[in-house]
Amino acid sequence: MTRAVCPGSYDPATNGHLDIIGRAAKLFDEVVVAVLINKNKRTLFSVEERTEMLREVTAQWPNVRVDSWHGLLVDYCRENDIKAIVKGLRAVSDYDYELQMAQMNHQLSGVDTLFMPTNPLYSFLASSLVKDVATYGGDVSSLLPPSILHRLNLRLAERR
Ligand SMILES: O=C(O)c1ccc2[nH]nc(Br)c2c1
Repeated sequence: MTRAVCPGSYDPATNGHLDIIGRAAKLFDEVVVAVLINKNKRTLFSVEERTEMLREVTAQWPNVRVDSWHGLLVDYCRENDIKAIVKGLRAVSDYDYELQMAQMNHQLSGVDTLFMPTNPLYSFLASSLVKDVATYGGDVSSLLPPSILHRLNLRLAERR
């Protein structure tokens, strides 16, 4: 049984994230979407909200489950018998940092990272950019699953 992890902040998950997760779900017996807990990072949604939203939008894939973790990703992989880390690459600019992380993670644990080119439709997407655009009233409806778009609009309305 091969298990992979798709780690990230997912604050919130975008259509770009969902594209990577859905494609990984076709390649591995099980995919764990791991939401990063980072106490030092202010997020728009709590870990609980992010995992709940991800569970809603990944329910379509029976071999995908959602979890959260803090600390080293390689420790999470070891504790959960995960053999591969799957990361989306949106552009060359992603590569330097992701290569460094992949080499460090392999050095630490032998866990390999598989890079998946994002669908060109979503290669400009970042959660932070989507939040910024939505904050100023921009239309992000084609960039997020409907349920996450709804939650984002509610959260931004609370903050106005
Ligand atoms: O939303 C982000 O910040 C973000 C970062 C890095 C990423 N790689 N692949 C994807 Br899809 C992706 C999304």
